[in-house]
Amino acid sequence: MNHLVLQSKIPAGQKITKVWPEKCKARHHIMFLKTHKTAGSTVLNVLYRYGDHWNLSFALPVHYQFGYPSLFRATWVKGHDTGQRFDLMCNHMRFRLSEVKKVMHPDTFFFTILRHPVEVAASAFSYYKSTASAFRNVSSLDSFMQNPLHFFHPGAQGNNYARNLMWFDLGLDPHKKPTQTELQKIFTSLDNIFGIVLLADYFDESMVLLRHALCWPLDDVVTFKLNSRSNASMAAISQETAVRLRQWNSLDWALYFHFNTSFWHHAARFGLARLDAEVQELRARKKVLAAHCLQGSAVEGRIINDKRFRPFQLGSVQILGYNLKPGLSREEFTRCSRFILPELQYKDRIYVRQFPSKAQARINWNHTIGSPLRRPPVGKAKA
Ligand SMILES: Nc1ncnc2c1ncn2[C@@H]1O[C@H](COP(=O)(O)OS(=O)(=O)O)[C@@H](OP(=O)(O)O)[C@H]1O
Repeated sequence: MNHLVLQSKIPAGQKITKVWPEKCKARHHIMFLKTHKTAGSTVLNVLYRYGDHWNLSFALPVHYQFGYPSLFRATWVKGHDTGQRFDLMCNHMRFRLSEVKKVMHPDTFFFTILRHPVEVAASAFSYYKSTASAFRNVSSLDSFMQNPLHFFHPGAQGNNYARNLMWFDLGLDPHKKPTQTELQKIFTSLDNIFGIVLLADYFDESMVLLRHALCWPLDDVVTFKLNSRSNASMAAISQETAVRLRQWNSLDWALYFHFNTSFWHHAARFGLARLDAEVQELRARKKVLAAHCLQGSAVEGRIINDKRFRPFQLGSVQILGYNLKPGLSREEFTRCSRFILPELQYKDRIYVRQFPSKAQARINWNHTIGSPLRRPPVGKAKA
């Protein structure tokens, strides 16, 4: 990623006092703000697996998002009317803290994830090509960035995906350019809400810091990359387009710059050598797990034999998923499948567990996995 011209280490000479707690208690009350195109589906998988394992309750939307792109409302949470507080919340929404607090426990830990704005813009362009009106009539991101205002009309359908997407998802106003003072106030407020802001560009480092913030075992944050585009769906980004994208997404850039700095301060408090060592350990575990569970690397949906593991596809972009190794035992199949189950199918599975009777009528059983995850009968065609 040659356009990532950004400080990613602690400035030379700056001293960081190490204040890392050695003893902790695992957190079970968590809100993850899933921003778009920032590796959120992979983080979601971590939370779904954890909640699934410990039988925690999820604040779930009836469908797959909480009324996005409207600002979140507590009434969109399935079961909110019972007055229940939920353990976990992690589906797409446009963030509104006051409403989130109505359904979550008072001691909820908040976190989110950001990504280099140029990467987000490239990913969003291919994924939302037919959803965002700004992208619909333009052939490439380069062409769009030659004259974005020709295509982009604020507030037009899907255009939240076309400019300052992360800023928008955080519930901030994309139509008003804040002053420096206002910007500082916004950052202070976000710093106070989110216990940690992860970076997709440093995903493994993020998982290590997250697991310490949550006091979870390392194995619980081992993941396979989900929701990635095929190479054929990726176009190289020229330096010129990258510079323009940074200006076009200046609010996202300010956001990323602030949280990139705080991420590395957090990392320094943890200890950079310690972080590196744990990242190596995490990668080693991922390798072992991949060798055990997966048949090769990520592949296009149509090549995935078991339809239940095919990820949702939008437009012409190819979103990849995985095949499990043939011959896994029943227990291994169940365990391995949880790592590769795409977001929508996993949400259905959790929904079925939480609302058994209501779910029966709603779920398309041909494409989802109910409870428990079953291995297809040996010897029968899987497709
Ligand atoms: N582990 C890890 N490390 C780095 N990057 C990762 C990881 N997992 C997912 N991704 C990339 O994140 C992009 C998908 O983001 P989301 O899952 O948030 O998308 S969505 O909004 O839910 O549709 C998508 O980016 P693009 O491939 O550029 O489109 C994924 O490749």
